[in-house]
Amino acid sequence: MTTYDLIVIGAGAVGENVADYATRGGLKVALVEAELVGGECSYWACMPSKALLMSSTVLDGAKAVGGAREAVTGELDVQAVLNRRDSFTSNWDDSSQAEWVAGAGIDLLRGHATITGVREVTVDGEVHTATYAVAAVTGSTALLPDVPGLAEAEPWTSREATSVKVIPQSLMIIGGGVVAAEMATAYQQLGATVTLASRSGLLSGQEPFAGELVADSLKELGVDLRLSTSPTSVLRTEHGLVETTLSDGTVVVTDEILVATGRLPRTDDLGLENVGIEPGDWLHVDDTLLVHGTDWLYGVGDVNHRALLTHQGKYQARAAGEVIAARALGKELHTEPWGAHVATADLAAVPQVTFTTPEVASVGLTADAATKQGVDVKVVDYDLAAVAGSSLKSDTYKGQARLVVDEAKKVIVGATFVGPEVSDLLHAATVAVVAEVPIDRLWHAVPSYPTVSEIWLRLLDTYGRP
Ligand SMILES: Cc1cc2nc3c(=O)[nH]c(=O)nc-3n(C[C@H](O)[C@H](O)[C@H](O)COP(=O)(O)OP(=O)(O)OC[C@H]3O[C@@H](n4cnc5c(N)ncnc54)[C@H](O)[C@@H]3O)c2cc1C
Ligand SMILES: NC(=O)c1ccc[n+]([C@@H]2O[C@H](COP(=O)([O-])OP(=O)(O)OC[C@H]3O[C@@H](n4cnc5c(N)ncnc54)[C@H](O)[C@@H]3O)[C@@H](O)[C@H]2O)c1
Repeated sequence: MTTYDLIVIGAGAVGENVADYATRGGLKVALVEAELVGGECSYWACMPSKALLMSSTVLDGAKAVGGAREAVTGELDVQAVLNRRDSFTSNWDDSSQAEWVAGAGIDLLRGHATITGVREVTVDGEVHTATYAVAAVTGSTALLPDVPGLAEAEPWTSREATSVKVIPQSLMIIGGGVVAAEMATAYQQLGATVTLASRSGLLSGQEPFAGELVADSLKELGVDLRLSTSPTSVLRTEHGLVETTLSDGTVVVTDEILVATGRLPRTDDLGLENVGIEPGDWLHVDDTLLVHGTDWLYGVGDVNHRALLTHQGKYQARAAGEVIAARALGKELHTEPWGAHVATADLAAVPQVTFTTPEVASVGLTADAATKQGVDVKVVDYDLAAVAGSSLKSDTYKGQARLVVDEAKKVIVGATFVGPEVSDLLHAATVAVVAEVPIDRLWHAVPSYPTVSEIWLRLLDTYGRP
């Protein structure tokens, strides 16, 4: 039996950061991993999915600019895209990440961890105890809806879609969220014929114009969009094809089917029942990431369902790692809103980029969500194409921007940009929302000419001078 100050279960991007920040805070930490150190984001999510998309994005960017367009005479090299994706996943070899863990002074325990008692974790039969805390950072897994025949058809989840070796000729995608929209964009551009069936519109938690612009572009790319539809049955035929019957009665036959209908918490086999917590549910935590009803178990990253994003999980990890160390060593706590030991931004300002064509970049509240929260909302819209910087960037620029202003406080509570490569516009909005920069002060933050950031000036102009 080994005793640590803290045992972190799950060495995804988030678990690594909890362990690192607690170690830097002075604790002796073990990090347990059942699969690859680096987790979903490095090997089956963010990095490979963005690598599958990036070459087409760059090619589209060049084709949208006269002079460069004429120089693009070849087709996308699909094998080169897959090879580049493989380099981003280090060919699914985690040795460099394991080296980083050792270098950070953290003990890596390989194996499946089970919580076998309060502050007690068993890894493949070996019992370890934690003097102060255990952090469950076990992430999430793909949700398979209960559709007759679906499980038997051996559908792809995001794991198969991001680690694909040969692009299928045709792909059925079920879902209309971020994974479905990004993978429809990637696969159609990599040469597959894609059909997408979603029971809602696309990107339903975003401003409505985001999903509409992405839907228009997917249709232009050739994706067969079936919105407000869901599968009623699925069959893998004896020839290996997949027949999907949709709620509108149509049948779509494809080589593969990808299910992208949301996530489930990885808490079903964690031993939570041994400490009186319901397994299989998301971990419910306070703003210091401490699981409700305990004084020793933390839930960080996807598993707590606050924001299923790598950057937001890592933000939580910085707070959790430090607060665990501070509590253990009796140091001063900073748990007031926006203090170092709480993840306040999870509730006020979560940034997200959807890497479709066009990209969707948003932070904070949509107009609808703000109104539902009782905010006195003023919505400011502007056509992103009508800015000098965007017309220089692309001869065919299409885009839209929106600010959601809290009229009582005169600050921005939400921002959305939709357009080619708008992802790097987002952080300025995140700073404005988090810092609650007064609108009249924003007039003094002058965007450079001629950049797409001049959209800020146009939006302020539309809102009106103070
Ligand atoms: C296709 C796709 C694309 C995405 N793209 C983006 C993106 O572009 N940007 C972004 O911000 N987010 C993106 N996300 C979301 C992002 O991947 C997750 O938010 C992030 O991976 C969560 O990190 P985590 O450390 O909480 O969990 P994970 O990365 O899932 O790590 C959990 C780790 O715990 C291990 N584990 C689980 N149970 C045990 C156990 N009992 N014992 C030992 N080890 C265990 C697992 O093996 C895993 O390595 C994407 C998600 C998907 C599916
Ligand atoms: N770029 C990024 O930041 C990025 C990329 C990918 C994933 N992610 C994260 O991963 C998480 C999971 O993404 P996701 O797209 O799997 O889930 P999601 O919850 O975002 O979307 C699920 C979609 O599936 C649809 N759906 C559900 N059941 C259905 C059914 N039976 N038939 C048809 N449609 C159905 C829903 O209407 C919804 O559109 C997200 O929360 C996101 O934060 C982030």
